[in-house]
Amino acid sequence: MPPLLTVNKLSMDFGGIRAIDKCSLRIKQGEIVALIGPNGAGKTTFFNCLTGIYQPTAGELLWTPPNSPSRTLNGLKPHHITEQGLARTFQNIRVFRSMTVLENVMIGRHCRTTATILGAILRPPSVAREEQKTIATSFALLERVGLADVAHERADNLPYGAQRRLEIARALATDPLLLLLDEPAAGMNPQEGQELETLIRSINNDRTAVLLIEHDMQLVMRLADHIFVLEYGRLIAEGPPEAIRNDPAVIRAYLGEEEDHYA
Ligand SMILES: Nc1ncnc2c1ncn2[C@@H]1O[C@H](COP(=O)(O)OP(=O)(O)OP(=O)(O)O)[C@@H](O)[C@H]1O
Repeated sequence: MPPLLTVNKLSMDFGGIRAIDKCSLRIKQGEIVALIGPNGAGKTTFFNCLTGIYQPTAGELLWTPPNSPSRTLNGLKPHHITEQGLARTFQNIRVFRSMTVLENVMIGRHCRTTATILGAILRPPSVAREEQKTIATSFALLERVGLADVAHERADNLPYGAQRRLEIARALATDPLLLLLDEPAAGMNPQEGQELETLIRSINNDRTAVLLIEHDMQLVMRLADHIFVLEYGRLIAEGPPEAIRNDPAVIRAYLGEEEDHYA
């Protein structure tokens, strides 16, 4: 079976700065892959290229959903990329702060609903039925991430860790084949981190592939099937956790970082 996502020689320049330099990567269906590297290595830029926020300077993004032909993601707008089955969360949380928790997830569902603006105004029974279904699906997702009891709270009333879980629920509402998580454990306490790990495993049990940017190396080593390591925009290593843990180039890249950062 061909990989779900194939990235061929991706490069991204900002003026004279090459933030990503000819990086290639493959993600198979149902795999958990981590993208790690020191600060400024280009990890978030890589996500932004995959999700249509940046148009890469060079390289090819090939998407092959199960039982479907390959298609290119190059040139697609972010919402079209979401429709293809890639969803993401952000390093700096981006929930709709003045909306309720439930409404935040319902917005994620929007790309899988069919109602038009006219339908929303006239509200024929089919639109009302679809909306009920959206509410039920969104509520089920909130139960899954442990936020059902605060469904009607304003999103900005939630503590930090809960807002991160809300972002994951909103991304899941789009029915992704590949979920991209940008530092999901950042700012979480150990118990929240443990719950996050359980949640990522349960998402993956449904055969959703996960691409994870994360600085918590212990979490990465426990979760990832395969790890790619970026340094100054270049891929310096890739492999299973045991190989990456002992790779001299990776250890060198992390020298100067806290020792337990890379335990
Ligand atoms: N919009 C932009 N314009 C100019 N330079 C940028 C832009 N976005 C990123 N960069 C540069 O690209 C490089 C990679 O940044 P990026 O944020 O992707 O790194 P990162 O690995 O995600 O870092 P961190 O772990 O600190 O989040 C940095 O030198 C950064 O300053």
